[in-house]
Amino acid sequence: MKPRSSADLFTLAPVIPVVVLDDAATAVPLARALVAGGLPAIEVTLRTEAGLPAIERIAAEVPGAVVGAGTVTTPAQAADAAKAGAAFLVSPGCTPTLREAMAATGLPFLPGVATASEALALLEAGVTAMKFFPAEAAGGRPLLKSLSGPLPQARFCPTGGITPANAPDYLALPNVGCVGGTWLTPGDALAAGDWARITALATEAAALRPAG
Ligand SMILES: O=C(O)C(=O)C[C@H](O)[C@H](O)COP(=O)(O)O
Repeated sequence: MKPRSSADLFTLAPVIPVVVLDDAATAVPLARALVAGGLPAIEVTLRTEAGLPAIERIAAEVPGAVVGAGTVTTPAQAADAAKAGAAFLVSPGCTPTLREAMAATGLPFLPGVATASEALALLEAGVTAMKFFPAEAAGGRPLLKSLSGPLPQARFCPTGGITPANAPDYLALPNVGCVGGTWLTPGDALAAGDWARITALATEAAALRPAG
């Protein structure tokens, strides 16, 4: 299912794997391994040159995947990611310029925030689904819990320092839609093409909460 709204991204799975690829050739088997484990939404960061071609390949060759672009920091990257076939966009922080560029693609997006003022600026613009980054460093679960009082309409995907151990506590918060993290795609498993290990990690993560 392609997400139509940003809130739809929260319904696909409890975890969005954040993927940093050095070689776009690994993108398709990696995406298949994650989907096989029950994690269809995949955020491929634009931190590496391989990011855009990886998005292109996954979008074209893995029908069960919902591939998005992460680390979107400029309007040009938002447009490029949309052109490559991204189904959603994620940014580590946000400015009005970046928000407008992401909105202009027509794709669902999760702009990054770390404070009440940043969340308020997005709420003023009608954006209620956000990435909370860097989650652990910025205050973690206590900060999110504190925001749920005054800003109950804001919902978050905490990312940055999330692990299988702390993910359940985040997912238990009323203002957390899903969490994100890189732990599903360890560098050594990627290098070795150990797709079975990645499917096993995805399966564990998918069980953190029933989808929907
Ligand atoms: O580049 C970005 O915009 C990001 O998306 C940053 C990632 O969310 C974090 O790097 C997650 O990393 P872990 O803490 O290893 O799970």
